[in-house]
Amino acid sequence: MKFAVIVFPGSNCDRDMYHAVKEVLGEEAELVWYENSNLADYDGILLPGGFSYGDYLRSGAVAATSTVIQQVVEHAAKGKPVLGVCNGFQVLTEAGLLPGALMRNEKLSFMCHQEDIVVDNNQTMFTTNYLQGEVVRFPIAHGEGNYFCDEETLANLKTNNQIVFTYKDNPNGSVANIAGIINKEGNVLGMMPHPERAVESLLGSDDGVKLFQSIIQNWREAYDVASV
Ligand SMILES: NC(=O)CC[C@H](N)C(=O)O
Repeated sequence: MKFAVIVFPGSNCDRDMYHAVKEVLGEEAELVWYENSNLADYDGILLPGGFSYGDYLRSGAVAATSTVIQQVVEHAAKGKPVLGVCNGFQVLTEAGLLPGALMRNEKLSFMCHQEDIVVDNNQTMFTTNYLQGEVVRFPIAHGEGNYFCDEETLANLKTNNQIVFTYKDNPNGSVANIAGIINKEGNVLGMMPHPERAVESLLGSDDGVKLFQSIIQNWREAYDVASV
């Protein structure tokens, strides 16, 4: 499986994401600068964390208007996996690929620590290697991670099982403790916690490995029958 890690001016978790998929999981991965990129040859798109365009306007708002995101939209429309972490999640909501928005943390301060995260839906291509309800440790590192959506959207998220991760102890004021959601079609996941920073016990947790393993295994089963 070949991953593209999209790099915007201001991305700062791109190397972590690359390290996770390339060096820890051993898959093909490339850092892809947002300009003049061609995503046609990649199987999975990873939108990393950071401060794209200095978080001006709103986090992710400027990056969401870039031409590479049009390619991400096309990639997603084919049912291929897209994972946005932290700033990547913010970009996905700003681009309209996921509903809702990420607001300033309730306490208005940047937060950077490990959190207990509940796997609320292990029936997605990103989470099949977890148990339903499993509690994992992922770091958070954000100032705008307070997920918000209106009541109708929340009801739809619940009805369609689109809430994939929730915080055990909601650190930022997110509606319904939401830490990560998936699109209705099940191939675009956005989450504020960082699984790519939890891939080795040296980092304090390796609970993120199962997320990347899930993507790779499910992709192989769907597209690459020969290597299963
Ligand atoms: N680590 C990150 O991706 C930071 C996300 C974002 N720019 C924020 O502070 O909210």
